[in-house]
Amino acid sequence: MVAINENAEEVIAEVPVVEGEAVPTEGELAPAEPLKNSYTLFYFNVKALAEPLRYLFAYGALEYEDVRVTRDEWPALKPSMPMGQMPVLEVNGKRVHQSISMAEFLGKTVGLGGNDPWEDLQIESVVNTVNDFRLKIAVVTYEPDDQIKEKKLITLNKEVVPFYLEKLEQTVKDNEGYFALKRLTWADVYFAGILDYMNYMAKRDILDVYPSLKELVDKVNNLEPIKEWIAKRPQTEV
Ligand SMILES: N[C@@H](CCC(=O)N[C@@H](CS)C(=O)NCC(=O)O)C(=O)O
Repeated sequence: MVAINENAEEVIAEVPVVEGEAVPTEGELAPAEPLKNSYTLFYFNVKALAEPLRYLFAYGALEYEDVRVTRDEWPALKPSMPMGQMPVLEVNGKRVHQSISMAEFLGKTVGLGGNDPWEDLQIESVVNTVNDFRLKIAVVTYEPDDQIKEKKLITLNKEVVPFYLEKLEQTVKDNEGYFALKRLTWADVYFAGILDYMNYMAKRDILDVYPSLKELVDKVNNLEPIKEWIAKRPQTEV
């Protein structure tokens, strides 16, 4: 079920015996297994921007440390993060930031990337569209002035949500139930992972009248390793 590409460090290469090539005899050292990457994910104790990354870790059965920083711990930790924000992914001791770039890295690591730059572009353009949409919802949610917020909320629900979701719904229909390439890619996992946060910000189920999108999210959430992650993950409101 879990497709892992040949670059994934989890895969222990099966070396085929090629005629004419020397085969290690007894006593000779067998080829070393590729080293496993060590991963630590730093974020707050919420799903939000880190959940797509946690979904991808689960999908690829990659071991990682899921560090959940408390509000009290954050001020002391903030200066040690590349841009003073989280999520941050530490790979073999090196810290990187930007959740979408990290999702792309993990997506490719677990075999959910494109097969060439053109295919990668199909995936990335959907993810960036989902991110534009998320930011438009966030602008309303975090508006401090109540009167302005009320007005923005009307535009959000009447115009912004239908604009993005009608287009994304059509994209899924055009791709036989997926966001890109007519197969599962990290764009699908990204969307399923970020959806709870978007629903939380919009204060409703934004997919209520978008059956293809809903079906896609259900399909991702029902992939065995992701289903297991959802069942065991810390319960948080956001
Ligand atoms: N573009 C960044 C945004 C990161 C971001 O906004 N992080 C927020 C939490 S969601 C944060 O660290 N806030 C705490 C702070 O800025 O001190 C990404 O996608 O990773």
